[in-house]
Amino acid sequence: MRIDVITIFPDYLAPLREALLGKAIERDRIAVGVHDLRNWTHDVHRAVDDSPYGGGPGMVMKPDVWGEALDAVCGTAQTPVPRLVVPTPAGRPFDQRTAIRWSAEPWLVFACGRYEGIDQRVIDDAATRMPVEEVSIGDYVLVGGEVAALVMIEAVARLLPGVLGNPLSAEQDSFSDGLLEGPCYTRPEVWRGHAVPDVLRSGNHAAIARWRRDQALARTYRRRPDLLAALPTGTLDAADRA
Ligand SMILES: Nc1ccccc1-c1cnco1
Repeated sequence: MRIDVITIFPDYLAPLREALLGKAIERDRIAVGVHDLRNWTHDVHRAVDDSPYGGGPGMVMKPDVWGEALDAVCGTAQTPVPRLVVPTPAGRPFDQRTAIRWSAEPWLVFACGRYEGIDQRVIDDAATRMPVEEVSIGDYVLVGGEVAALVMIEAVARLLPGVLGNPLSAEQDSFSDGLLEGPCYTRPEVWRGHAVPDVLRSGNHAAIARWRRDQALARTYRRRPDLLAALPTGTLDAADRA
């Protein structure tokens, strides 16, 4: 997979070069390009924003600068066509299903907006040439799309072959079966008077699997009943309902 990010703060994306993701890049599992939007300005002030038509607070990112940047990064008539992702509070919610879907893409380009957002014509024009998704990582306000891009890139990259040390992790983590993960424990057996649940030290793998499933169901019921309601019919068996 190739991932490109366009931003006015390239250093915000430095964490991509760290840890597992950094190693995956070194091993060419993922190719990452970070591009400074100001490279496509032509005025002495390198302006990327301007006042909003219709008035109101804040500034809007200029279409001409973004248009040139996207032409340069995404290409105008080359294949494969990238999927353009625009982080925005007004976007569709990003979730694990989206991460899984995008992990099959050959090329993602993230357009990180700041201020009040990017002139809508940039998105509308790009959509005539490539698939575009405006996506939110949650109902809160950030200063810009860079942190959202980091979140989404990590969620996607960890699903790619050769990125995670243990591929089983991706299959067994929260949301992989539609439920929240239950509690986890490691040594020591007793810590500050808190003991590890006996079942986890029993060696009875069937009982351990049952206990973990029950913990995941209980936690999901308490914290995210919406996930339970969204489970495909038949996901919960008789033992789950007992
Ligand atoms: N608040 C923001 C401001 C700028 C770009 C993205 C966001 C965002 C994305 N998901 C939630 O918020």
